[in-house]
Formats: sequence, structure tokens, C-alpha cells
Amino acid sequence: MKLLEGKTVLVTGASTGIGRAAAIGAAQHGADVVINYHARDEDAEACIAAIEATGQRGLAVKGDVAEPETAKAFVAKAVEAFGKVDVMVNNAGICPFHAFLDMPVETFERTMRVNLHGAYFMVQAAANQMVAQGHGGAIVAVSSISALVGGEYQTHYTPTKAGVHSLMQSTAIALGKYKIRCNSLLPGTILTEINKDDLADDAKRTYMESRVPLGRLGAPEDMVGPIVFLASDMAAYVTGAALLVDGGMFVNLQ
Ligand SMILES: NC(=O)C1=CN([C@@H]2O[C@H](COP(=O)(O)OP(=O)(O)OC[C@H]3O[C@@H](n4cnc5c(N)ncnc54)[C@H](O)[C@@H]3O)[C@@H](O)[C@H]2O)C=CC1
Ligand SMILES: C[C@H](O)[C@@H]1OC(=O)[C@H](O)[C@@H]1O
Repeated sequence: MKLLEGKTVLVTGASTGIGRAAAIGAAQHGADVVINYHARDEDAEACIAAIEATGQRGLAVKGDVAEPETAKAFVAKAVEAFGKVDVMVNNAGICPFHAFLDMPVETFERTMRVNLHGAYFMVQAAANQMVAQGHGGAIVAVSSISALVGGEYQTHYTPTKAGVHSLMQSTAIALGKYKIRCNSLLPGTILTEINKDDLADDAKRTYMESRVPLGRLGAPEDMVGPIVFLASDMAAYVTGAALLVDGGMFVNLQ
């Protein structure tokens, strides 16, 4: 069953990892997909090729989500190409691991701007378009298990993920009257580029795996079903919610 037939889905930071999997997964579920990406043209082109291989239309738009203008341009190009915006998956994010006591100001500020400011402006731009269209929509923000728990080398990062989740709670209230649903996905530890260096340490990786009752770290594809569900009409009465998808890691105290 295709859950996103006829919808236009936008995904930020979609040339790699969870965003890429979500973009291709949305296309497999019948959506036309517009991706935002920041750096590598060839990765974005490969993602679009994978989207088009499903028979759906794809478009890549380059831009730094930390810049407020990027969000407006992204939504405008999507509307120009495919006529509307039904779903926004706010996914772009960075996590440059660093100790707290000597955190460089630039690292702190860049992480805030990409992860939280970027989410704010993307969600706002998509919501304005959905309100103008007048038939509702769905916003899915990729937050994290890190919205709920801390990380020694993530003191700049975890507040952004709590912030993204909080943003979905408040926008669920602000946008409910327009039939726009806002939810967050809270992934556990998923093997992607964002943590490649951190998990290159065998001891750390083995420890992280041992924390997961399902016995393995996540893959980007594990996030597709939950994202598609939240974006789809199957979740028509779900808003302001957080879906933790972590193989059971969070509840594994002892
Ligand atoms: N991998 C994990 O264990 C977890 C990841 N997440 C979140 O998932 C999201 C996706 O990350 P992953 O797929 O894991 O890693 P990733 O590094 O593969 O993906 C992040 C994407 O964001 C893009 N990006 C970074 N800065 C950008 C900017 N300024 N403008 C536009 N795009 C930008 C990158 O180019 C990349 O495509 C992030 O928000 C991350 O915080 C949440 C929980 C766990
Ligand atoms: C980048 C980390 O490995 C990853 O990011 C998150 O949000 C998770 O909590 C993991 O720590």
C-alpha cells in the first residue's frame, strides 16, 4: 500500500543518511520529492536518480539551512516545480562532538543555527505555504533520543534536539486550526556519516550496540516507515507527538 500517493514531500539535508532514506522512501510511497542539500552535488544527484527510478518526480535544491532565506527559496522552488507542499521533513543536522569546558563559540553557534534555527525557518516557510493552500499538511521534524537524554560531548547538540521537539509541540498548537500536523521523530543511534568518526572506536561502538535490546544499531532505512507513517493520512489524528525509534535503547537501564 502506498501511503503518500499524490503528495509533494520536501526533505532537508537529504543527500545522505536518514534524509536520503526518507526522500527515497517517500517516493516509493508515491510522492514527488524535493530535497534540500548543502554540499555534495553528486550525492544529491544520486538521490534524485533513486527517486526518479521509482517513477516519481524529484528535484534537488542547494542551500544552507542556517540561512533563513534558504527555507523560503526551497519552498518556492518546490511550488514552482510541483505546484504544492504537503509534507515537510525537517532533517538536516550536524553533531560535531566536542567537550563542554572548551567548546568553541563558533561550534556552539553553528550547531544552534543549523539544527534549531534551520528547523524553525523551514517549518515556518512550509507552514505558510500549507496555510495558503488551505488543505492542511504534515510536518515531521527529525529530533533525537538526545531530546530526552544527555551526551558528554553533545552539550551544544542535545539542546537543539530538545528544541526541535519543543518546536513541534508548539507548532502543533499554532497550526492545528489549519489542519497542519506537527510531530517529531526521535531516532536512537543510527549508523550514518554524522557519527562515523565517533563509532570508528570499536569499544564505543560495541558498547552502544550492547545498549540496544534489539541487538543492533539502527540503519537509515529503519527510520523510513515511522517518517512515512507520521507524514501520511494514517496519522490523521496524531499531532504534537514524539515517536521514539531506537531499538529499545532508551528504556534499557539495567
Ligand atoms: N545518526 C544518528 O544516530 C541520529 C541522527 N539524528 C538526526 O538525524 C538527522 C540526519 O542525520 P544523519 O542522517 O544521521 O547524518 P548525515 O550526516 O548523513 O545527515 C545530515 C545531513 O544534513 C545535511 N546538512 C548539514 N548541515 C546542513 C546545512 N547547513 N544545510 C543543509 N543541509 C545540511 C548534511 O549535508 C547531511 O546530508 C540530523 O538532524 C541528526 O541530528 C537524530 C538521532 C540520531
Ligand atoms: C550523532 C550521534 O551519534 C547521535 O545523534 C543523536 O542524536 C543520537 O543521540 C546519537 O548520539
